[in-house]
Amino acid sequence: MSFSEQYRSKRITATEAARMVKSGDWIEYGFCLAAPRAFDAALAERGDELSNAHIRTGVTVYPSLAFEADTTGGRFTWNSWHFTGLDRRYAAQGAAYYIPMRFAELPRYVLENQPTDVFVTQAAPMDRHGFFNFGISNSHHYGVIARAKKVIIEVNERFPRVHGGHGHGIHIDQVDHIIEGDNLPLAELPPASISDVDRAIAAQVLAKMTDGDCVQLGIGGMPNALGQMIAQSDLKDLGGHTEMIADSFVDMFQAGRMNGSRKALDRGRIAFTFALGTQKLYDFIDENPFVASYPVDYTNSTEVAGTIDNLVTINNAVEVDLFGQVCAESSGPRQISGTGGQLDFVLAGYRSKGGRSFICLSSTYRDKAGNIKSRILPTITPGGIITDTRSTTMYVVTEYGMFNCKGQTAWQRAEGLIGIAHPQFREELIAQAEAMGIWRRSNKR
Ligand SMILES: CC(=O)SCCNC(=O)CCNC(=O)[C@H](O)C(C)(C)COP(=O)(O)OP(=O)(O)OC[C@H]1O[C@@H](n2cnc3c(N)ncnc32)[C@H](O)[C@@H]1OP(=O)(O)O
Ligand SMILES: CCCC(=O)O
Repeated sequence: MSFSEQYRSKRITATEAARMVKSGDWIEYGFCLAAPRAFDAALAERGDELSNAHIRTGVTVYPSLAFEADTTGGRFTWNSWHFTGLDRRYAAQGAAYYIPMRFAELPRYVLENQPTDVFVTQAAPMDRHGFFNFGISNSHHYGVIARAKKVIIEVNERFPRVHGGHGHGIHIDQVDHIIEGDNLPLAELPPASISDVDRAIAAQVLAKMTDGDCVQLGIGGMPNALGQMIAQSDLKDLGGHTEMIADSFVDMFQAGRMNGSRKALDRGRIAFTFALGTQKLYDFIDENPFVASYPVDYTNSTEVAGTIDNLVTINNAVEVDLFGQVCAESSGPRQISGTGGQLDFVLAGYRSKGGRSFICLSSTYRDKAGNIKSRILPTITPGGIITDTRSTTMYVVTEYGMFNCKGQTAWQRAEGLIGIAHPQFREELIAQAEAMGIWRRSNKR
């Protein structure tokens, strides 16, 4: 059978696809931008026919009509590998749960630990070789496809076709059913504006960077702002090896800062596993040989990323404590985001020859009541999740300075980290450090 004959024989409607779901099933949605739209809407129409089914996804960017139809969990539980604002809202409403994940390991989880009944992902239309491309959201898809009982592709003509690497698409032979979706626009996440705090932090990180460094930027406003500042610097020959590609990578390329010419691995290309930004980014990665989409167990593997010389990893955090523990994903036990690839890149940045890992955070945070709180704390807020253990943390940077935790004693860490806290909180932090027995008489106040 030709590819087009196979296509026709596998094509069904979203309603027909949704009817294949049974109560109790585990349904995995494509990661981030690849989550299905028409299928999700059709699943919502199943109403009370379904009970105790489970939707699994990550970095949710589209509201789920299926879950929102009944947030009590009677029809579906919502399970996310990485929380966004939407996941936080779902969790606050009821049956939505975080799935602890170190991102580099995710393909193995779905191969070994989490069965999948139905996998549905958006992808670009089939090409003349019979491939559907989801390189914009490569992640762990190859693993889910290998184990899912049913694989359904929802075609979206707006999807870019992204070069790999590998794992960036699926051949029609492996597809059970095809839905032609509604070709809805991809979600956009515009970069946050650059604040004075971002500028002060970027200035310190930039002072530690040299020509030819290979850059990873984490999720969140601050890493993207730093990327924009790197684009405005005079650095040259930078490389990109990251998990998430965001608009600032386009800025770094277009400003002539990034060409990947000094990378030994994927020379002349930015390696990444998923994209999230604006249409500017989606147009940039479309058919562009400068980018290479890979599964996350390649991009985030410390054995892979750690072999890249001069790897500079820049990630954000919610809190850092005086021991050097980093919480980047929760506020007490309330899940904000996830471990994602942060620990992967903190480890890889240190392993890399000439590498550096930076945890960048504003020294303070304004809570919902408008109170200013220190992000540098005696201990992580009770119930808070440790994303990076103290022995893995390297540089911590605030607008007040930078401290390298590696090799430092408990009292040196207390002194160094209090030294980069907001001045308003330093006396209180010293008193707490004394009470915890990690403040030495000779420490500078
Ligand atoms: C992607 C790669 O290449 S790999 C590695 C990257 N991955 C990671 O670093 C994983 C963990 N990090 C993250 O998820 C992000 O960087 C974050 C969460 C630390 C920051 O992300 P941002 O989108 O910039 O966060 P933002 O400032 O908008 O805050 C998000 C939420 O956290 C809350 N929050 C932020 N800081 C605090 C704090 N100190 N205490 C309590 N809540 C806080 C905010 O109020 C907001 O909640 P709401 O939207 O429900 O009101
Ligand atoms: C899992 C995707 C985002 C991250 O690594 O934080």
